[in-house]
Amino acid sequence: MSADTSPPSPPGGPATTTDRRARWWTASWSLLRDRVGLLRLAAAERHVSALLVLVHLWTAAVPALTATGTGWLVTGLTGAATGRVTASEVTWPLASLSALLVADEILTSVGRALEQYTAGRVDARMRRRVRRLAVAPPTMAHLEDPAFADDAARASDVGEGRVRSPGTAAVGQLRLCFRFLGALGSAAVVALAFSPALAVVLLLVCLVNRALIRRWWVHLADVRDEREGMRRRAEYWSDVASTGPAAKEVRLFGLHDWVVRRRTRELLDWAETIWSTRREILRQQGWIALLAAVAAGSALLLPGWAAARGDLPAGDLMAVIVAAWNVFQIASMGREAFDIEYGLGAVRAMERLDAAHGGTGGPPGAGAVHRRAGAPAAAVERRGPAELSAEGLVFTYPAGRHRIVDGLDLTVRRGEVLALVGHNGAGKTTLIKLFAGLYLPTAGRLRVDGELLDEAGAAAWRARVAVVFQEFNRYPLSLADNIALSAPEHRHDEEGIRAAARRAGIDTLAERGPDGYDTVLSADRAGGTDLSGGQWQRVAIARAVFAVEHGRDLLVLDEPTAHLDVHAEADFYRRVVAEISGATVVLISHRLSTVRQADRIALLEAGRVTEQGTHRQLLDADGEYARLFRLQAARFTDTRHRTGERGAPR
Ligand SMILES: Nc1ncnc2c1ncn2[C@@H]1O[C@H](COP(=O)(O)OP(=O)(O)OP(=O)(O)O)[C@@H](O)[C@H]1O
Repeated sequence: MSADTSPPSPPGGPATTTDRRARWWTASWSLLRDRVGLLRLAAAERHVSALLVLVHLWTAAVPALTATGTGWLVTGLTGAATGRVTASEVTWPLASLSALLVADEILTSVGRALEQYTAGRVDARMRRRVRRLAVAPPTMAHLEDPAFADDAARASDVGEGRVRSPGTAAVGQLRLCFRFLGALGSAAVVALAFSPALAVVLLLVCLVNRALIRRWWVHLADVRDEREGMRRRAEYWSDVASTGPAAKEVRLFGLHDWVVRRRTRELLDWAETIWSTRREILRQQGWIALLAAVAAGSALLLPGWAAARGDLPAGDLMAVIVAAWNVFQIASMGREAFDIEYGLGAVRAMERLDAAHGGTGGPPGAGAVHRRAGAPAAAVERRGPAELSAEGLVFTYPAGRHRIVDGLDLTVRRGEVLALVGHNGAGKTTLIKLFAGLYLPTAGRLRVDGELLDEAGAAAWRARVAVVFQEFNRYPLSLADNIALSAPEHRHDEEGIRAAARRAGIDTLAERGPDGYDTVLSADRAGGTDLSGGQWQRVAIARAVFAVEHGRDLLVLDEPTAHLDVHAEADFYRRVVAEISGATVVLISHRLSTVRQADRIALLEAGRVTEQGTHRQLLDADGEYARLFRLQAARFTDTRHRTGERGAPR
């Protein structure tokens, strides 16, 4: 893949001087704002950053002190050599320089530890903010937006950022400020010991050199940011190659080499764009460094000539050379400069997330408090079985182009059991996500208990809904915790947990488990155990039952018997669905033997309800539902005949 590696030129033809000046001011202002933003990130960690400032103050003083001490030592040495001072007078500057070096060594180590600690805390805070933003919007649409995923990955520093992160950028910015202060101190030594003009020239040459180099590194950071999606894709394949859930298929199908090749190709595509930019940078940087070295080296000839003429004592000459050397250090981009450029991307990503997803717009690090829509309600107030009505409901996924729900009209009556059936992809799961308030309709109206469900009401409504999803979560927690997670404020209700487990048929699991309900459901925890697919599904059912018992007014079951054996499936309706009181139930299933017992059945085709009624009514209507039912019944009868069983379903 080829990549444009040069810094972007302004769009729209040659710019006028006024344009250029305006752009320069805008860029400088935004640079200053970003840098101050980084400092504020570090400053939010008050106590530790105060200590860090003290250490850095010392570090900033060291270059000027070293230059002065060296000059002092050389003065002593030359004096001793010519017999003008006693050799013992050399001891003081030597001892001072040694003490300086020892103190510097100790404080540098302390500074490094403080920086690591501060960076870790800043990173953790950024991750917390991203998590809050992820759960703040009332629906889930943002989670399917690639821009959100990229910015969230960038801001919370997952993956590569473990080396460079917002935290390392923040402490790097702090360190850089004091490096500049140190350079100013060294320039002051040059000015005092020899010439203010030379000090100013040295500083200017170094700053211009730095600005030129920085321009290229900023470009590299931009290239990285633009390619974040590529890196995320490559990381996905890394995870598939090395992590648990996909490992079974990868081994069984012998996919390992294919996955590694795929990952390598994606990674190389991404890396090539970065490397080509880096190569260009190194070429440009070589020229810039050479020019700067020539300019600064020539400037240093001046004190040399002055010393040769006898106008500058040897001690002062050494102080000037050491100080000038220290000033040179800021010409090059130190480690912190790369940390900063990288981390600025994270800070900007955070700002974009804040702006787009309900941030306060406050400064990064100010610890903006967001509404925690994803947080469980303290206690759900039972309002009685819910009634839902959809009128002309339309829904298109954020990343999709087609209407998945397409002008659907349907009422789910208070307290009834409504079954949704239909072919794969008909839109059943999508519809229940709308019913559960996880997405808002693209058009049409959805009412809950007669009230229009909008963004403002979605979170409150979700607190009244319990769902068993097709892809339910498997928490590596105890059996009791797995059940009570749907109403954690009732975790103490041990009898309720047991009752839910009995209804879902997993009470025997607790009896057999080594620690009863405290058995951890994870094979990689000491004393823990894993469950079969069907057992996990029963845990998910128990979780939903527990939620309904604690006040949820709508229970949604999406393929709740998909993993269950024949006996459990036959038992499911009687033990779970028929026992629900005080909640409306929406049940999705392809197993029409389960569905037929529902109060009403709605058939979905291409995002619309095409048939509805009781099982009997639908059979009498002899439409698509009747055809599907006969098809399943025929298979069932056929199997029974072959296995010698008697009877056929009605
Ligand atoms: N997050 C998504 N983004 C874009 N399209 C999606 C998304 N989720 C589902 N779809 C599309 O929506 C359509 C309906 O999917 P849905 O899961 O609602 O069907 P379903 O009726 O529940 O199917 P099944 O019986 O197989 O579970 C499918 O064509 C699918 O490709």
